[in-house]
Amino acid sequence: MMSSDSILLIESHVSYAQRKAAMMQEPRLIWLTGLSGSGKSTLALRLEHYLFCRGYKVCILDGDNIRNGLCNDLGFSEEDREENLRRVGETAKLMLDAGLIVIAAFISPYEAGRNAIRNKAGLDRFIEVYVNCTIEACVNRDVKGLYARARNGIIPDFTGISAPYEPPTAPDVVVDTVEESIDESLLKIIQFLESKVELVDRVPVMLPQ
Ligand SMILES: Nc1ncnc2c1ncn2[C@@H]1O[C@H](COP(=O)(O)OS(=O)(=O)O)[C@@H](OP(=O)(O)O)[C@H]1O
Ligand SMILES: Nc1ncnc2c1ncn2[C@@H]1O[C@H](COP(=O)(O)OP(=O)(O)O)[C@@H](O)[C@H]1O
Repeated sequence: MMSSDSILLIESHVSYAQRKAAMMQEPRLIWLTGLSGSGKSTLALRLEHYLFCRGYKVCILDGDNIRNGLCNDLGFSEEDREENLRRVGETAKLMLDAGLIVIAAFISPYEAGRNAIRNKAGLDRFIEVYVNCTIEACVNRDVKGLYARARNGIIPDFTGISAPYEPPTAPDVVVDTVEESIDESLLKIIQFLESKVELVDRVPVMLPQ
């Protein structure tokens, strides 16, 4: 690795304030954390669609997709999860600084890792959503058939089965995907966003569902 004293940072000629003005929005990182099968991707996709249709510049970073590309060299040991989230945090910061609203869906099982991302993003730009779902419900859903394989020992270090998950201690929003419908959980997130960021309708984009 090259030492940082041999790297000179370049500074953009476009300021953050100019970018926000051009994008007509306050960049935010909406971070969804929870067990596999808890509902992170479902809610991320619905939230992105909702915000996009209201004219916001928004995009998703999702564990499954990131692990297929940027982080396809990483596994699920504690160190690899830490590196996965370090890269995601750096990527999210670039996107925030470019003016985007970023929705991130990662198990992100360690409080320390989530706090590192909050600090990287900036405290006022980070919104933590705890997608709360019991392990029993996740196992019953077994959306991808991974829990059955984890319980048989075929997949090691599986969160909730053979690897830890530390629930957030002070999340901004908690959704309970055992008790709530998808619409109810989505509404909770949107209501929190509206209490923090003025969601003004701009040019709406009509998309088929
Ligand atoms: N061992 C193990 N533990 C947990 N998850 C596993 C594992 N192996 C594969 N998968 C699949 O990887 C997805 C989670 O990736 P993440 O990048 O979100 O994980 S982490 O934040 O680094 O912990 C996760 O996606 P979701 O089910 O959408 O959460 C799984 O499909
Ligand atoms: N309130 C809810 N919010 C999100 N998903 C829900 C909810 N209630 C039930 N589900 C279901 O739970 C499953 C969650 O799967 P998924 O979004 O892939 O989870 P994850 O991305 O956390 O692995 C989906 O089948 C979804 O329809």
